[in-house]
Amino acid sequence: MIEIRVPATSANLGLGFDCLGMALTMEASVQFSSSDQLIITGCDKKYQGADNLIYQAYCHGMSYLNQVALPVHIHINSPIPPARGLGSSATCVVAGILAAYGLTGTPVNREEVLKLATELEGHPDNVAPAILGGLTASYQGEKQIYTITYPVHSSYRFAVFIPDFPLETQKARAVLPQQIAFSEAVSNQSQLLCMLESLKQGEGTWLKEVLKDHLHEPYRKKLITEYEQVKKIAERTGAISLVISGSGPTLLAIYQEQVPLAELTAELKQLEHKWDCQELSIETKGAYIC
Ligand SMILES: Nc1ncnc2c1ncn2[C@@H]1O[C@H](COP(=O)(O)OP(=O)(O)O)[C@@H](O)[C@H]1O
Ligand SMILES: N[C@@H](CCOP(=O)(O)O)C(=O)O
Repeated sequence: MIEIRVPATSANLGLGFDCLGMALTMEASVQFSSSDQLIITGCDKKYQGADNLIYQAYCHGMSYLNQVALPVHIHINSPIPPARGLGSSATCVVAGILAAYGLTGTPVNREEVLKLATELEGHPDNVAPAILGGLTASYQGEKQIYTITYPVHSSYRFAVFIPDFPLETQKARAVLPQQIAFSEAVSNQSQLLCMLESLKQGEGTWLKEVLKDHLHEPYRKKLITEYEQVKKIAERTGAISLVISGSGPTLLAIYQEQVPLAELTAELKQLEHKWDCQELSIETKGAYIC
């Protein structure tokens, strides 16, 4: 039996659509043991068939390693809610691919794993931090994925607000425009550069000013019921900024020094959608085989 652990991730961080992502201290554990047939436990019944993403990723990894994908028993123990914008699909993909390495005794090559995972996930922003940990920026080149890990100043604190309704990434991508104005693209890239430096230097005042995305958030916030109310709560409680985590509906608030958890919980309780509020830190190790 082997166990794979993979952190949740918050992709985009507002301005870094499809390229930025941050690993968080919320971790999925997936166990693989040999079996005479495919068995999947620890998840909703609708994910227990051969189309399970972890199993598909395991098969993809096995095929890359030129090995036969023998039947396995996959047991999932994950606090990461599916379709909430916390990279649950990336954890499945990374766990399955790492299992192929682990079960065949192949030394893990993280660059290869990142390439295989991006092939399945379609974009590298979640899988890169899930594999490497930290805050990463990635570019999907023709032959390889280029990834840089960025430093984040220790004064920043992160809170996630998770509502009780799902939003599939596919649905949240379908509302994005085919084209945007040239001026908006220019603005986004200038803001992104300033944002990365503000995150590094602990320049909260700058971060507050520059963290205003034009590429996806204006279109997606309409899909997130109570977005405006949660934004007001974040502002009232001193958040520097509030961004959509991944494709939503979870929202990620950035504070400096302290997250007022009790106040947030009391305020969020007044809303209809039972938003769960958790303070999370940046996870720095990335996925591993236990
Ligand atoms: N615990 C789990 N067990 C099985 N499959 C899961 C689990 N969590 C997520 N998934 C897979 O990931 C998909 C959700 O992916 P996606 O819509 O991209 O949302 P997210 O923002 O959570 O990554 C689910 O439809 C399912 O295929
Ligand atoms: N860049 C992607 C990120 C999706 O992240 P997820 O956690 O919602 O799967 C997007 O914005 O579509």
